[in-house]
Amino acid sequence: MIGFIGAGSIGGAVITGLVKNGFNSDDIIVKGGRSNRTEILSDQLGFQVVKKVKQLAETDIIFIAVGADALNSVLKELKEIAAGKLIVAFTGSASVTHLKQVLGDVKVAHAIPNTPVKVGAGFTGITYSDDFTAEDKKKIGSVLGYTGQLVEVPENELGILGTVAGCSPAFLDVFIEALSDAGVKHGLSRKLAYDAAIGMAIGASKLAKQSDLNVSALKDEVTSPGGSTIRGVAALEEYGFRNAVIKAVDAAENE
Ligand SMILES: NC(=O)C1=CN([C@@H]2O[C@H](COP(=O)(O)OP(=O)(O)OC[C@H]3O[C@@H](n4cnc5c(N)ncnc54)[C@H](OP(=O)(O)O)[C@@H]3O)[C@@H](O)[C@H]2O)C=CC1
Ligand SMILES: O=C(O)[C@@H]1CCC=N1
Repeated sequence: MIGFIGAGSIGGAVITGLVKNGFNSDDIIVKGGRSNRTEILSDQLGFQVVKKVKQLAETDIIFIAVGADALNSVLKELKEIAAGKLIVAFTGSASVTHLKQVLGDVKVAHAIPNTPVKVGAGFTGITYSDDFTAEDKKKIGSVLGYTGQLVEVPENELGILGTVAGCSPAFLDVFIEALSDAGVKHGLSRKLAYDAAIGMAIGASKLAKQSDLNVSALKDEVTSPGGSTIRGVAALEEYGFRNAVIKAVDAAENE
């Protein structure tokens, strides 16, 4: 049995990814917040909703998916039932050290999923406290594995990994939206422009994943000598696209 505290954007995405990819919703209990978001999701997915953190007492693993503002009050309630459980916090500001400080002698992990977990194509970075055994990690993997890739990293890399994989779906969405705007500007219908831009992003990503070539060489394959693509690439460089992406990551990293 697993529990969630919070089922907003990322909590809801992970729960959806689990259930849609075969995890039994009868084995999920969720403590939601003040709105009826959790109940609405429960109507779609069939998991149990509870009102109090202590009602998660029967679970083995608890995922915390609240924002920084609610973290400490949630941890205070969780402390009463946390003994013997594996606790995984998605909250950006939740470090392993802080979780241990508040919860005491409990195995804790800090993970940063991304929204593609919703369709089982997520990329989640995770850092475990030192007392996590191989068996414990396997348990977490057997759950989050339903939502896509799970990669263990030292905590000093979790923040930047969370930005490169966790914030960037929004960056890519902005790119896709802009590409679609350009298609519309040049006469495509909005639907066809979105279909083309999204289809391209899926296909190019799949190719990048499966190919022996790195993305730089894949770009070279598209840029025919004297052709249209290299003119577009030159314009991207002229307008600082590469630097804009790096600056976006810098901005996300620096509060
Ligand atoms: N969005 C993303 O892609 C990612 C987010 N994160 C991190 O996850 C955290 C949450 O982000 P996100 O999901 O976007 O934010 P949301 O605001 O969408 O979700 C937070 C949820 O927490 C619920 N909540 C608040 N207080 C409580 C409580 N006491 N008990 C139970 N539930 C509670 C809220 O419920 P209600 O609204 O009903 O009050 C809300 O639905 C942040 O720290 C963020 O950095 C990490 C990786 C990716
Ligand atoms: O915007 C945020 O703070 C979170 C962290 C990763 C994705 N969303």
